[in-house]
Formats: sequence, structure tokens, C-alpha cells
Amino acid sequence: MNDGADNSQNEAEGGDGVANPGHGAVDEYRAGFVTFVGRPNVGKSTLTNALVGEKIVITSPKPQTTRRAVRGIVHRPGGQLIIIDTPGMHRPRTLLGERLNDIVQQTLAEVDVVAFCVPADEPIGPGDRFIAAQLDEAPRAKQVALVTKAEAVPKERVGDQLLAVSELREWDLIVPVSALGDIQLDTLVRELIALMPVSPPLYPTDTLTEETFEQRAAELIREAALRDAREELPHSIAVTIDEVVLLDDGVTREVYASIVVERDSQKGIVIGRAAERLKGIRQRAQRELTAIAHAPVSLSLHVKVAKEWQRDPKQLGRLGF
Ligand SMILES: Nc1nc2c(ncn2[C@@H]2O[C@H](COP(=O)(O)OP(=O)(O)OP(=O)(O)O)[C@@H](O)[C@H]2O)c(=O)[nH]1
Repeated sequence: MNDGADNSQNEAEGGDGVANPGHGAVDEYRAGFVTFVGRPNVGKSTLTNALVGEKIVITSPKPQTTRRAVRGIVHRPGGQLIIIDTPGMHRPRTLLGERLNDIVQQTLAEVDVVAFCVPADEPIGPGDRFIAAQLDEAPRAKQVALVTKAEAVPKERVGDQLLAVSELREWDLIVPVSALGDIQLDTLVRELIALMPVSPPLYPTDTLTEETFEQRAAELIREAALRDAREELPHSIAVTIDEVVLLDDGVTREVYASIVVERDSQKGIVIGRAAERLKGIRQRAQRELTAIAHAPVSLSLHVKVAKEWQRDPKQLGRLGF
């Protein structure tokens, strides 16, 4: 990947003489912003990670996992894609829900391409139509439709879904993809870059994300805590990183973090009998943190209650929303 990225830098810096005979040549360096929108759970975060090639965004089978607009960066010799991962769009029920929808609206106004995702394995419903209609809020952006999870159904069903999507509105491009089945991912990157404006690279070619270690760590801990969370608990979990200490060896980090829930009863659930549950969360998260730090990490976890934080503006602010 690095080789390709370095070439891209050179090619971009090579300027007119290298790539552009002067009439919109296809090999001009292009760079810009794309966002994946769609109902919760359609595979937006998984696709982001697959395209970037590293775990940038946490994923989970529970809807509404994504809460932040995260940038993952994909580098190719001919260009750069900056992916803004948005929370799933839905009708807001809490203040958190409203803030999440605000992030989506703001993102739509700023990107070059909006990629609307529908899964191949579920019929298009009112939720999808609601979101497709919202794309009018992004008049500047090119509009692309992706049929995700294409490996999960027979080819004919993918074809039917492509047809159904094409009837929703005008698209600049429609592509079936599968993040887990590695279907058409390279094609998608190529096509998306082709839709971007001609531009020099917007990020250094060795950068995969703008997120800090602390931000990624908090998300990975939340992912670990979500794994066996049931019922209403997933929405009630937030994570704060309280302190990161770099030890004298210059590489090992001690991370002190809190899992925040809304009620005392939830605290008990997260900790589990004889603290077994919390121990499992800590071990899983510590493995993930070690992977992104490329160095040893020792994680300490605390569970705290912040009463009804999803509805309390002050608490939301404190938790970074
Ligand atoms: N079969 C199949 N499942 C997938 C694919 N991509 C994602 N999934 C699964 O779909 C579920 C949701 O994936 P996410 O990537 O978290 O979905 P999302 O759209 O980002 O969800 P929110 O964060 O809730 O908006 C997870 O269980 C994934 O493993 C795919 O290509 N094929």
C-alpha cells in the first residue's frame, strides 16, 4: 500500500506534465470527500474499514452503533478518498438521536459524493425512501447508490435490488458491493475517485484516519462492551478515556477508561457476576488497542453511572456529543 501511496504523491506533484493533456484526462489526480448514508445496520462502517484496510470504525450487529463522523482515508496511485462515516439516519427519539441526525445533515452539505447504501438482503422500505429523499439536501454532491452485502443473496436478487434502487431517484452510479465477501471493492474505489474533483492529495499518504488514539480507543472499548449487550443497553453505553500514560520505555501505554451507563441496574449488567463480564470486555478491548497502537497497551476499566445521559445536554457535552 505504501508503494502505491508514494507513487500517487509523486504523480500528483508531477503536475500537468505527467498526467494531463488538458481535456479532462482520466488519469488526473483526484481527491475528495465521500459519505456513506443509509439505514442503521446496512454495513456502512464495515465498508469503510474494508476500503481503508484497517479498523477505523467500530461495527456491531446492533443498529445505531456509529455516533461520530469519522474520516478514513483511502490512497490509490490516481487519487485519494476521504470517507466520512455517518450515523444511520432514523427518526430521532432522544436528544442523542437529534444530535446524530444533525451530524448527517451537516455532512451531506460538505461532501463531494454521497453513497446511499441499501443491503441486498432486505427489501427497500419507507426508511430507505425517507433517506433517498433527504439526498436533495446535498445538491452539490454526486449521488451514488450501493447495494451492500451482495454476497449474502443469489445473483438474481442482487439484480432485482439494483433495479429497485435505480427507481428510487437519479444516480450518477449504482454498484453492488460486499465488504465481507470482498466483492467489487477495488472497482468501487476507482469509480468513486473518478467522481472526485481534480485536486492534490488532501492528506499525507501514510495517514489512514484523522482520529486520535484516544478517540479510536474509546470506540474500540465501546465495541467490546456492546458485544454481548442486550435490549436497551447498547444505546446507553458511552466510553470516556480518562488518562493515557506513556511508560518510561517510550512505547507501552497505560489507558484508564470509563464505561458510562445510564442506570445502576445497567452498571451491574456490564460488570457481571464476579466481574466476569467486565473482565471479558477489558481483555477484548486491550487486544484491539494493542493492535492500533502497534505497541503494548495495558487497559484499566471503570464503570460509571451518568443518569439519563442521552437526554441531558450537559452530560452529552461531557461525553463528546
Ligand atoms: N453478509 C454481510 N454482512 C455484512 C456486510 N457488511 C456488514 N455486514 C454486517 O452488517 C452488520 C452491520 O454492519 P455495520 O457496518 O455496523 O453497519 P452500519 O450501517 O455502519 O450500522 P450503524 O453504525 O448502525 O449505522 C454487522 O453485523 C456486519 O457484520 C457484508 O458485506 N455482508
